[in-house]
Amino acid sequence: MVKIQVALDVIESDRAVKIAEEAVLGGADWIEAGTPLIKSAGMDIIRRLRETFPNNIILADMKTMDVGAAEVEMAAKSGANVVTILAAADDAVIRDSLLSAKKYGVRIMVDLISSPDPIARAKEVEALGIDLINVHVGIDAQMTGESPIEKLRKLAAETDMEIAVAGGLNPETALIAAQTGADIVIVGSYIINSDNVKQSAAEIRKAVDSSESGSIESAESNKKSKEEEMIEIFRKVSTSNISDAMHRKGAMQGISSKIPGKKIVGKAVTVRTFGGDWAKPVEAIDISEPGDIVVIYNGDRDIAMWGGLATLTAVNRKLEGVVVDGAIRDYDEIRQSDFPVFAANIVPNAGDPKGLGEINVEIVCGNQTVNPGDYIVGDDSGVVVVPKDRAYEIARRSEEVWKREKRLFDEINNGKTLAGALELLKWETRK
Ligand SMILES: O=C(CO)[C@H](O)[C@H](O)COP(=O)(O)O
Repeated sequence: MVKIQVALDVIESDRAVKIAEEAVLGGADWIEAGTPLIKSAGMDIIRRLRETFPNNIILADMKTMDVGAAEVEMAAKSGANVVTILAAADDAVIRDSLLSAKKYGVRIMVDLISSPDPIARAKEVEALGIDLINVHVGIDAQMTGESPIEKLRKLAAETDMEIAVAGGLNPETALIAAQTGADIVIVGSYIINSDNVKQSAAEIRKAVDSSESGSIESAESNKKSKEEEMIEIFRKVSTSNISDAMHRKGAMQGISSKIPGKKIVGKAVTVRTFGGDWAKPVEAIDISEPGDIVVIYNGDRDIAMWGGLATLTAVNRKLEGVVVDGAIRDYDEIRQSDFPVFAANIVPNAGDPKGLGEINVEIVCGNQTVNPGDYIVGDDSGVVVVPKDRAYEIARRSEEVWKREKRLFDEINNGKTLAGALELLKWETRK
């Protein structure tokens, strides 16, 4: 039977143990003390997991690169059954780790993370005596869309080693992994950041257990394109999540939703104009595609360059919304239209259609640079700009923020405080 390993990639020990308890109830077999957890809590967390889960396999994700024997001894003596060594480590490290593993009765799992030639390296470590290998795409690499499945497929055809697989797996990809030859399916984020850890672990269990029915093709044919996946994520997460994922960058200043409750997600058609000149903004509507967002810098927040007639045209052209670094007017008509308008100000007086300015050039809007085609997301907290070349990665990272917050909501609903759940006092900056 394919094993499920829950990867405890959190830094707070109490949360880790609680999550592990729920995951085991949902069907997880192996428990991984994730690398961040080990760095935060040391071997004490291995001892604690050993005591709490006397009958489960405990894996210490040491990701050892050097001095393997000592690190294996440390983890083994604390109660681990399996210790990870990086495939990038020297052969000498792997050989010595194996000797230490034999001495202390544990197994070594070699982690192929970031290996330039994972198949060749897997064969080399197999020749050194390794019998447990992890085909792994790390968390940051996952955010750019990398998946471990293709590497798994190639490796499964070439080795007799027991194969673990990790890299952003969810029920759909866990099923594909199990069908493709994985013996151990490692799942972190999907389980540990869920607001119902037990249920998420059970979903993985169900998917993996169903791997003998259903074809790989049918599972793979459900896969969405990157663009579809990204839009779906942006519609789900908030601008606050996206801003967190961008390390607080990307949020426009001084611009807010004028139609509360409306969310927009789309590509920017940019306009730069001056002093209430509304010709270019209105012309931009005509060249936009349905679903686009017209993003305008006007440079004068007291003369309106967008009103009821422009709004009606935008509605008819099926635009997603408009973002105005400047003023709007005809607010009653705009409200009636229900069209999402984000702006800096509302005033009665308009400028003239002189035709000064440009469409689809780099602009600065709400103090943020916006290029044509950048992704714009707006909601009641404001507007964020996501550069198009990093849009998929930012979407994936913001989904992780969203999931983590869902889990925290669950913990607070169950009696924790925010400071308590995050062990804030312990983690305050010390200089
Ligand atoms: O070792 C890890 C990161 O280096 C993770 O534990 C592993 O990738 C599983 O987590 P996820 O499912 O979130 O990818």
